[in-house]
Amino acid sequence: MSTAMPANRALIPVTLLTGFLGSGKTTLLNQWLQQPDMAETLVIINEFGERALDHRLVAHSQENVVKTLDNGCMCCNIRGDLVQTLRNSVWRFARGGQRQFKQVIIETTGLADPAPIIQTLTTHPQLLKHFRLSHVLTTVDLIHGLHTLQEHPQAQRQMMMADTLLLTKSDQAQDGQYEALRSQLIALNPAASQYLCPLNTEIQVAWTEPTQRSDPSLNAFQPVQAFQPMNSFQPVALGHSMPSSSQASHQHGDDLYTFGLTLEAPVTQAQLNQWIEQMKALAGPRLLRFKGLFNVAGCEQPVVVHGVQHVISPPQTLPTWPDDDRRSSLTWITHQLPQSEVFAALSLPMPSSD
Ligand SMILES: Nc1nc2c(ncn2[C@@H]2O[C@H](COP(=O)(O)OP(=O)(O)OP(=O)(O)O)[C@@H](O)[C@H]2O)c(=O)[nH]1
Repeated sequence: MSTAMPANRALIPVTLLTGFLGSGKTTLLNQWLQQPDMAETLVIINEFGERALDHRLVAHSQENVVKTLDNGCMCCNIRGDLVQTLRNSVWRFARGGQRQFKQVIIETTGLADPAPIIQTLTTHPQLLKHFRLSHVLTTVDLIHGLHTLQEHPQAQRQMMMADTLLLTKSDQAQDGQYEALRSQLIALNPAASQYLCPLNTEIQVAWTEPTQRSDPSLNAFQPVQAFQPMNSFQPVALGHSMPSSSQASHQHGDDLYTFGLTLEAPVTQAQLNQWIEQMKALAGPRLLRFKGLFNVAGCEQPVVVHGVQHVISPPQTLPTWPDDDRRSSLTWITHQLPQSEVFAALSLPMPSSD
């Protein structure tokens, strides 16, 4: 029996998509997945915590989206899970003996160190039989990128490990932000290609093999708008708290906190608006990330609210609910901003410690 490894071309290409919290990974992923030739893509989303939302925000056939959870250290636990998920995928996603996907994209958590994941993908003997790492893409947010680079070593690692740096949020960047960040990135990772990825315009992504990537006009695609902006964003007076049904909190090193909240009953539009105003008062460098998927009374579609540091984006409606769960789900990741302070600012009761 031959023990030779399969030829490189026969192996399934795996793209690792990483980037700091809120830097635009899921947004780009949703744009890519609109391309016809991306239909046969298995998407593995590594998320943190039981209220993880990303897998529900990915506009892709949900049967081709797999969630793996980090419930401990952000990047250590994924390795066992990832190996298991990838190994199982070879038969689990087959129909009539035929594999239903031709490539894999793994989206990491925004706090992940990609190094151990890359190491696993490139050295694990069981994975090497079927898979090969083709790209490491790192999203870098032009608005927060410089600050993030200085303050968060995880972001620096993500940028250093990339073969391709995808610069997002150019539409909101101010004069000089691009040049300042670009020179830092060149110093940090001179070998990486850099691409500007404007939102909802034709963008070019290095989807081909790194050696074929010389012409940046290749592989352009037309992303669709994953979200429709809501026009009814009208702040109301403060002082009204949202109902809470369950909460959970988890604290990490480096003064990082993650916690969440699930709301059983739909919220009113006024509650949502007022609550967004309260979130804006909390926004700043300590609010690394906020994601909320809301069931708003009278609205059939789910409403998403994103917060990234000092930016709280206007609510957006998703075309459909991703699954049968109609509860509102909120998650926070903060730095030196404990749950008690957030909940006090939002007039939410703290969960009991037992
Ligand atoms: N204006 C603008 N907003 C963007 C762009 N890319 C992403 N966003 C917004 O930034 C916020 C975070 O985007 P996501 O795609 O969820 O970021 P992420 O990296 O997947 O976030 P995590 O999974 O929490 O790490 C959302 O409100 C997006 O709509 C962009 O190019 N321009």
